[in-house]
Amino acid sequence: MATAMMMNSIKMSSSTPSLTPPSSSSASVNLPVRTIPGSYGLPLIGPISDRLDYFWFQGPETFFKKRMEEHKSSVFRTNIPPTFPLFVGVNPNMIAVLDCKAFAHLFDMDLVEKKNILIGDFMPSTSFTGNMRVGVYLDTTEPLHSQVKSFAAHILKRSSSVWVSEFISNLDIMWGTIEKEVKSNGSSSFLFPLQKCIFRFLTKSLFGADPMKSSEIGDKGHEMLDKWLALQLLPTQTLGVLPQPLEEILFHSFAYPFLLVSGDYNKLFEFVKTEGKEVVEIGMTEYGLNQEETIHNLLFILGFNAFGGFSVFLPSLLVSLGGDKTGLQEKLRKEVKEKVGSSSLSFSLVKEMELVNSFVYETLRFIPPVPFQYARARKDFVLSSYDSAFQVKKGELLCGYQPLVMKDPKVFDNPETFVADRFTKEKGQELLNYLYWSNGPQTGTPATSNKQCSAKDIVVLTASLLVADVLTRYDSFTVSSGSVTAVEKAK
Ligand code: HEM
Repeated sequence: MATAMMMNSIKMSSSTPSLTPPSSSSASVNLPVRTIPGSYGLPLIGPISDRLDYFWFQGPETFFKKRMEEHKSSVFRTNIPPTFPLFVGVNPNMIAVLDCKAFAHLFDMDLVEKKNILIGDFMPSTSFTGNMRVGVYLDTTEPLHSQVKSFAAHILKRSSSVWVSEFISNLDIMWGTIEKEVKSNGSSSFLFPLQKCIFRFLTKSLFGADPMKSSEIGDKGHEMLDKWLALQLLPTQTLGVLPQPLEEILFHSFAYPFLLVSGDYNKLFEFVKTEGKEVVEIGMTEYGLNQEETIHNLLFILGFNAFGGFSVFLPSLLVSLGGDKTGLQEKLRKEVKEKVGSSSLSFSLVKEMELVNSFVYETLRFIPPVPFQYARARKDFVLSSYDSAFQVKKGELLCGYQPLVMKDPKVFDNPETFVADRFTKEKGQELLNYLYWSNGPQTGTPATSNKQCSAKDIVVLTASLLVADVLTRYDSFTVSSGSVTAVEKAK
């Protein structure tokens, strides 16, 4: 449904908005300080009623939109599941922040902390990560965060010499599989071949570990990570795979135990320990991590951050490219062919493709791969939106919902429309200050002092590379309902 809406609205436009820079520090001067609207309702009843609206009666997007309209405010109090009865000790009370200016407070590490709140107040059991809190759950004030984040930057830099070639050679395999299936069945659901490609290229480039050294890991590694991810995320996700109330009862009422995936996780652990030993050694000797910390952090970066992120983002990109009926594909292909000429694809070449990069940025804006970001007030502070300021108390949890924040009409012109060239030219460059998919502005720099995604730039380049690869490979490429339905090889 969302995909169909997106594809219907893909169009080209040269219009750009006038901007009011959202910065948490330009905060409250001269703005009236209001009480934050909304309430958490009666104990137990309020959280349950919000939970049912969120998962069942409304769904996340309508849930937030309705409350924003009702309170006439993009900042308000609400409950966000998981909650009662079996999530004892999880506090669903949060302050939703739904515009670019209010959301920017989530990046200000003087005002907020990020301890254990990757997916809200609910934190999956640490048994999923070797009984330890891996980097993404650590606040910037915890010394281990710096060690892990610097290590992540190191492995990314180290992988840069093979990243492109590994990606392209795994894409070759993936497209081979898809082409065969389209020929024999008329269509090919590309998610699993794409995930296999992502898993294999990431393990090789990030860890130097060849997944084909173990036929089980090479063939099934992506499925192992899928299950490990699903068990951690289930209590927070709207799936729509079972009719209600079954989904509520079976998926949102209790946390599933690690035991169900421990066998697979241990195999992945042993694989990284053996095949990625050079990288493991770097973590231990250069970043002061012990062997267990190094491997569990590597597995989290691989499985949750990188594989999880790409598995959500790259399909959106292919759907929006292959579903286009506006002539955008031809415009993108023209740019790609002009820039590539007879050269091989490289990051330096895709950096020059202004429209391709803009298309990638717009996909990140239109369907942010990680919809939620959370942050807890480190101290009392005043949070400002455009026309009001709000007193936030130390310890309160802020919940930013990117799909609405990235449609902020004060920043993005025609926010509900997919505008492929939105991020081109000077105005487009300015808009990158408001593109937040990486938990920071696209113009920001990931550092040990913040919680911005370490791979902020390489994710965009990799996505642009995928677009350029498809467009040089095929003269026509069609996706419908999540499957590739036609490909015409480039002449
Ligand atoms: C499309 C792919 C990706 C997406 C959508 C994505 C998104 C994100 C987001 C939203 C966060 C912030 C989470 C939070 O604290 O709220 C994050 C953090 C992080 N990401 Fe990515 N990411 C992607 C790929 C990668 C890759 C390839 C790496 C490989 C190194 C990576 C490494 C990290 C690390 C280490 C952090 C934690 C930063 C910190 O603790 O300071 N990510 N990512």
